[in-house]
Amino acid sequence: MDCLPNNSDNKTLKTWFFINKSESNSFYSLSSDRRLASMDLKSNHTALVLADPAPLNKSTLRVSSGLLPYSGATLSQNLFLTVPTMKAGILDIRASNCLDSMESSSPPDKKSRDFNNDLESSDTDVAYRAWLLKYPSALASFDQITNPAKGKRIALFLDYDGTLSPIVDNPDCAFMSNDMRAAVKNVAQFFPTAIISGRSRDKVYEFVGLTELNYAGSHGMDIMGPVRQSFDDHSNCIRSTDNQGKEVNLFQPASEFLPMIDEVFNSLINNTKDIRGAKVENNKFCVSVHYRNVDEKVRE
Ligand SMILES: O=P(O)(O)OC[C@H]1O[C@H](O[C@H]2O[C@H](CO)[C@@H](O)[C@H](O)[C@H]2O)[C@H](O)[C@@H](O)[C@@H]1O
Repeated sequence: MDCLPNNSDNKTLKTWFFINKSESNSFYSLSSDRRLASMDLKSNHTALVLADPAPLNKSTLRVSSGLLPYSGATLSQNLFLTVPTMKAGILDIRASNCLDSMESSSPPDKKSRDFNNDLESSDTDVAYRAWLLKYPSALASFDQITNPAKGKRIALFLDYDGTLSPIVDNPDCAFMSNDMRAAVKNVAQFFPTAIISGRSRDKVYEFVGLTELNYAGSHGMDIMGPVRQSFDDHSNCIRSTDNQGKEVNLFQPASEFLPMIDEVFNSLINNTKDIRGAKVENNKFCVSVHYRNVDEKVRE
C-alpha cells in the first residue's frame, strides 16, 4: 500500500497479542489523534492494552495449541495462557481481546462521518461529542497536569502513533512531521524524554530518529537508553550498542519468548491471509493485527 494521506483518525483498530510479566504491571498512556490530545484524568485509569478484563473470543486469535511453547503451558477457558517461566515465578501470557475498551476510548470512526448519509453523520457527531465529554482534552486541563508536578523532577513519556504522528491507514506510513520532531528535540533538552510504543523499538527509532531520547518498544518489553552504572546489577539489563555504535543499556526481559512470538506471528499471517485489508505487524515482542482497512461487515 502506498503512503497516501487518509481521513481516518481512529486511534486504534486492531487486535493485540502481548506478553505481560504481571497482572499488576500497568502504565499510563497519553494518547491523542490528529484533532485533539486526550487523556482520562481519573487516577485509576490504566493503559488500554492492559486494562481490559474481557476474555478472548476463541475465533478471534486462533492460536493453535500447537503453538503452546512448553509442555507445562495451559490454555484456560477464557484463553488466558499461563506458562511456567524459565525464570522465577509465573509468567502470564495473555491473549486478550481489548477491542471493546480500545474502541470505547477511541474517537468514533470518522470514515462513517465522511461517507455515510447525513443522518448517520449527525449520529456519529453526537457520538463524537459524547466521547469528548468522557475523554476531555488534556490541553484543557493543563493546570491539573502541571500543578502536581511543581517542584518535582519531570520526565516525559510520549506515545508515538496518534500522538507524535497522525493515524494513517498504512502503519508503515505513520511519519512524524519535522515540526513535531523539532518540538520533541527541544523538550528533550529540558526533561528526560522517552517514547513508549507498541511498535518494535527499531521501527519507532526509524520514524523518530533522535538519538538523545529513550525508546521503549513492544509496550515496554524492549527498552534502550543511555548507559547508567546503577543499572549494571539489574538482572534484565545488558550493555549493548545502538546502530551508531554508542554504548547503551538494553532491557529485553522477554527474549526467551522470541521464537514463540515469531510462531504466533506466522500463525496470524496464515489465519488472516484471506481477509482483505487485514495486516499483521511484527513488533518483535508482540504482534498487532490491523483491521482498519477491513470492510466493516467482514469485521463483524
Ligand atoms: O502503543 P502505540 O505506540 O500507540 O502503538 C499502538 C499501535 O500503533 C500503530 O497502529 C496504529 O497506528 C497506525 C498508523 O497510524 C494505524 O494504521 C493503526 O490502525 C493504529 O492502530 C502500530 O502500527 C501498531 O503496531 C501499534 O500496536
